[in-house]
Amino acid sequence: MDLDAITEYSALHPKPSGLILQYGTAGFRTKAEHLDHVMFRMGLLAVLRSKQTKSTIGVMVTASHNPEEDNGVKLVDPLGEMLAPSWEEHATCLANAEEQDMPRVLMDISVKAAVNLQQDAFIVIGRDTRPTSEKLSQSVIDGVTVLEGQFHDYGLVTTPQLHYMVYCRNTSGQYGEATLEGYYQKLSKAFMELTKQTLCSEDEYRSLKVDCANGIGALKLKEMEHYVSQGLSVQLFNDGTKGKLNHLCGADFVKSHQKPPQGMEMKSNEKCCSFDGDADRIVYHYLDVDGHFHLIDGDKIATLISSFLKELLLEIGESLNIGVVQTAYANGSSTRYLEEVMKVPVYCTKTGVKHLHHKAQEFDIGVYFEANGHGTVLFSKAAETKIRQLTKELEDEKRKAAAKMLENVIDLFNQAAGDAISDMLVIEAILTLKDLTIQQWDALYMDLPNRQLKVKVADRQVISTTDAERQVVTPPGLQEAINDLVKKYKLSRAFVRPSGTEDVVRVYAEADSQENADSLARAVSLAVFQLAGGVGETP
Ligand SMILES: CC(=O)N[C@H]1[C@@H](OP(=O)(O)O)O[C@H](CO)[C@@H](O)[C@@H]1O
Ligand SMILES: [Mg+2]
Repeated sequence: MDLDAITEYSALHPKPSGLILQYGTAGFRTKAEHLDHVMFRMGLLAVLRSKQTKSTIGVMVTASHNPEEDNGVKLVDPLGEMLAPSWEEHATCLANAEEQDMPRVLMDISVKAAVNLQQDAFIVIGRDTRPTSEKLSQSVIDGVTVLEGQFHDYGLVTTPQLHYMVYCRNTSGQYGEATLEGYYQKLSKAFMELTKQTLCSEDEYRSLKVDCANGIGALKLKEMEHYVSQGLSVQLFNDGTKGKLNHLCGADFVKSHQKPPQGMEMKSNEKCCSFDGDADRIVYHYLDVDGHFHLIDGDKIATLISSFLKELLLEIGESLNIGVVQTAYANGSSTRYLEEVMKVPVYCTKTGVKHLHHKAQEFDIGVYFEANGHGTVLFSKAAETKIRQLTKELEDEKRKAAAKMLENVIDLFNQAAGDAISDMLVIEAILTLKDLTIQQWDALYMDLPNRQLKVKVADRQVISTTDAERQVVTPPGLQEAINDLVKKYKLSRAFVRPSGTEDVVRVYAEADSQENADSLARAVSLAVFQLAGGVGETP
């Protein structure tokens, strides 16, 4: 390691002294102007991680659904998954080291993690459409270069596309070809195969309106459109040509405000969906004939997908196990429906896809979705091999066709990360195959009315939780207060946790009516404010 060169280059990306940032739920995220040093240092860290794992590592520059002024960065581990927790700590230490200490901290990490510095390193880089992303990704490249790492800059890509590239490169192309063309080819081939029988029928032409949050999803969907145009006609809105990124549109806005995005023409009963700013989340929605807005979130997506997979498994007669993984934010009705009606086991993990992804890996088929629409389906190696084998061996035509469908579903899902484009194609294929309208899908179960609020406190870390974040441990008295409030309402549930991406405490409540859910959420917010050091206006 050439410490002099590192010191010299680091001075070109100086850390504002005293600034402390945390590698949170989804990497570093804050105002873009505070991130130059973090980007340079994540370039350095990615090289160490690449040397240590002897694999290609990804660096994605994005702040997903955050406002346009923000930016962020996260590292992608060898199989396209989120960075390992011990390296999140290294990332936090390196990002927060004062300028003069940085080279030493870097050395310490390489010693602690037993990095062989002689090993080659290869980094792939991607970025979203934020005005600051190009310059910041250049700072990542500076970090990679000063440690003599090799790199490939994919430029503008969605977050899941970068995860896909990392996965492809570390499996010698077995997962797919590590190019955008390879990604489009793989997904569109699986989609067209899945839906080809239905195209011959007199099915109405399948069309979908997509709110792209004025983000990268618009560019990439435009590139992909012609590959699938025979099976699906998409109409893009909020494509970034006029509106501001994530402003009053996109999956996060639609989910948290429970209302339609601006900038999208919605006629009654038309099937619509929204991506988030880096296209790793998707939610569906429509207006009914009375003009009421209906949201179909990640929970209902997980339900549609798992019921489809369960039917296919039944048809091929294989006893592969399916598990559904959710977080505490999953609507109570969805959990009940999955467990009681569909009879599939449901598990709850902490918020953040890395936790869900990890749990989903325990099953032959692990379906995971956050309520906000971030998720995918993982197939174990054994399950995948079995299914591919059955497509060749089965003689019964019906069973063979079901196995072929499953095989295409495996290829259509992005196994590295939740992916709005891939999930959209899976959902469209299922709706077509099952001849379901968006209203019929929505009618699977009724969501319990719910409300999410945010509370400002002096230090959100005073709140600690257990039981997959459903119970508060500290500060003392807060859980008891929540319990007392919950008892006052029917079908009610509430929990609070510190956000990993914003400086707030999140409050979630559900109850038998919207009025009650709102009132419970307000009462719990007040308890947080009073018992956990609220600042500013009383909720
Ligand atoms: C309630 C909620 O939607 N929380 C989101 C949000 O995390 P917080 O830790 O709640 O800020 O951003 C994460 C990253 O995108 C996402 O994984 C998670 O689901
Ligand atoms: Mg996102």
